[in-house]
Amino acid sequence: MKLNELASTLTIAQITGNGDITITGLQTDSRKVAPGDVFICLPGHTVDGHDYAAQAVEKGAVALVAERQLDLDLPQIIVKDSRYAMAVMADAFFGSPSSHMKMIGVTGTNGKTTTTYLIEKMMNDHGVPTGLIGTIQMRYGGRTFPMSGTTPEALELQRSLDDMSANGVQCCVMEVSSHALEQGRVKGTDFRTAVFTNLTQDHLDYHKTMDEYKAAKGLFFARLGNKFAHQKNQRKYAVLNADDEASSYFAKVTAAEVVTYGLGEKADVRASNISITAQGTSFHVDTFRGSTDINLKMVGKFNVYNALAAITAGLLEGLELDGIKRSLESVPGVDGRVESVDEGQPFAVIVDYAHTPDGLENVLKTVNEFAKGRVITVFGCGGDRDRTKRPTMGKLAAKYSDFVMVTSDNPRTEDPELILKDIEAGLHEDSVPQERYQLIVDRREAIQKAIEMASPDDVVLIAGKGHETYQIIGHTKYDFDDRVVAKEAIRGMDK
Ligand SMILES: CC(=O)N[C@H]1[C@@H](OP(=O)(O)OP(=O)(O)OC[C@H]2O[C@@H](n3ccc(=O)[nH]c3=O)[C@H](O)[C@@H]2O)O[C@H](CO)[C@@H](O)[C@@H]1O[C@H](C)C(=O)N[C@@H](C)C(=O)N[C@H](CCC(=O)O)C(=O)O
Ligand SMILES: Nc1ncnc2c1ncn2[C@@H]1O[C@H](COP(=O)(O)OP(=O)(O)OP(=O)(O)O)[C@@H](O)[C@H]1O
Ligand SMILES: N[C@H](CCC[C@H](N)C(=O)O)C(=O)O
Ligand SMILES: [Mg+2]
Repeated sequence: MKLNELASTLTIAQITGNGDITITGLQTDSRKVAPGDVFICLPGHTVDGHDYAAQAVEKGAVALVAERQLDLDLPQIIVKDSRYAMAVMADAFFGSPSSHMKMIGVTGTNGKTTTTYLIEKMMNDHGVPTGLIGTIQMRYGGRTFPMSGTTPEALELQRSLDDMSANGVQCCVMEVSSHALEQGRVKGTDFRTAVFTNLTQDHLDYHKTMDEYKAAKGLFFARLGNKFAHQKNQRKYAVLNADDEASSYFAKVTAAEVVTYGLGEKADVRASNISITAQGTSFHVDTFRGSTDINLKMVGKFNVYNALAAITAGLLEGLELDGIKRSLESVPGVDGRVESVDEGQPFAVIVDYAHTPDGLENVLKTVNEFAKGRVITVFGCGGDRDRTKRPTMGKLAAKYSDFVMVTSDNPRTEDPELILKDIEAGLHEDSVPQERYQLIVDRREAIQKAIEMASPDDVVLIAGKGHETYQIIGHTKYDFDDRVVAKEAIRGMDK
């Protein structure tokens, strides 16, 4: 591609220097620049990419995209907003890959990963080669790729979609985080369906208020839909949770056709007769394409919602309800979500990714439905993340557990002891007696203690890190897997 051509994707952009040069790639990280790349300078949250332009040039960058003219001798495209420019340019550079696939995006505080897994399974089972992008991994065509976050930035995203398209992927289901929406990471991605799971407290360090958080999620729905929506191949759908009050706002801001799911009479796809056991969850579902009974292997009422969201998205893609049922019933569970650790011990050990107040409350309510003995909960809260959720999570853990082991999650750059104290403040507010909880900074030790104190029929819930195979302390990632640590602790019990 010529630099001029790249510049012409934006109306308001000024090119200085020779635009008639060939460019071979786009890059936002100076450390990864290859000869022939255009380096896009992004003003970041921690550093300013403009300060790394010279380093990018040394590594072979042939042009820059910047928000101000830099004192460097190479062609530059000066733009108003380089994040916006990146999204537009990446889409153009890779030939608008999202328009060659059915794009299904899932947003919401909890349930995104689970819902995307369910949709991916249904689509693949129906013979539609489907790619997946989200917290645990990206995967398509039998290959998996590690992820450093939930939603990749625009450049990485378009590059991945292009590779998916080149490998025959026809549908891509991806998680769309509120950070991604706020930062425009999915701008330029042509979604056909936007699914909303729920909105509850999280990320207030970043979005400041629940209203701002809702507005960020709203961007997803506001950008969906166009005047050709009545034409069959152009249809856009907003799949909304009828039981979450934020949905009425999303319905207002979208031009797409709204289809709802939930437990109430008014939902277009509704579940009833829900029954939850330690082995699974069953329910009856009525839809705009028939009714059936579904027996999930996954436990928890919240998974009924995730299944309903997936069923709705599947029906909108034209899948048959019978086939959807078969696919959903064959899913054993999602990595690190209500995952049992079984080493033959006489009590249950469950690892779950609940890291928000709502997630923790839901999983604890589920555990209480089948726990015959005591519930012992091990959990912590991530550092450099929403501090205000810590005391609330402490209160919820105490409300639904017989004993709480407060420990570290990923402390990142915060002092782990202080994070534990923030959680303990919630326990104090609710006057939880000292004998019902313990603070142990070391997560391994906390898990070991919890397992040692378990009696037959108790349930030990280890929440917050789910599938994660690391613990981030400071800036270092250490090997750590709750499931492995729990197994070792169980095996060490008799010694
Ligand atoms: C707050 C936030 O979202 N930050 C993201 C943002 O980082 P940033 O703005 O701080 O970037 P920066 O480090 O200041 O760098 C600015 C620019 O300088 C460049 N640079 C930097 C150093 C250098 O030597 N050379 C160089 O070129 C960088 O490549 C970048 O282009 O852009 C980076 C690159 O795209 C992201 O990796 C980073 O995510 C950080 C790691 C993060 O923790 N994000 C979390 C909060 C997040 O986004 N989470 C959501 C999930 C939430 C949920 O599950 O609900 C997600 O979608 O992952
Ligand atoms: N629909 C739901 N409503 C409330 N809680 C849920 C729901 N689905 C899952 N959970 C809880 O939230 C945890 C995380 O689920 P999941 O990974 O599917 O969510 P996510 O939205 O992808 O999270 P993240 O923001 O980290 O990407 C689960 O382990 C479970 O405890
Ligand atoms: N996507 C979420 C995951 C949190 C997982 C928890 N283990 C933590 O580190 O806080 C976030 O980045 O806020
Ligand atoms: Mg996720």
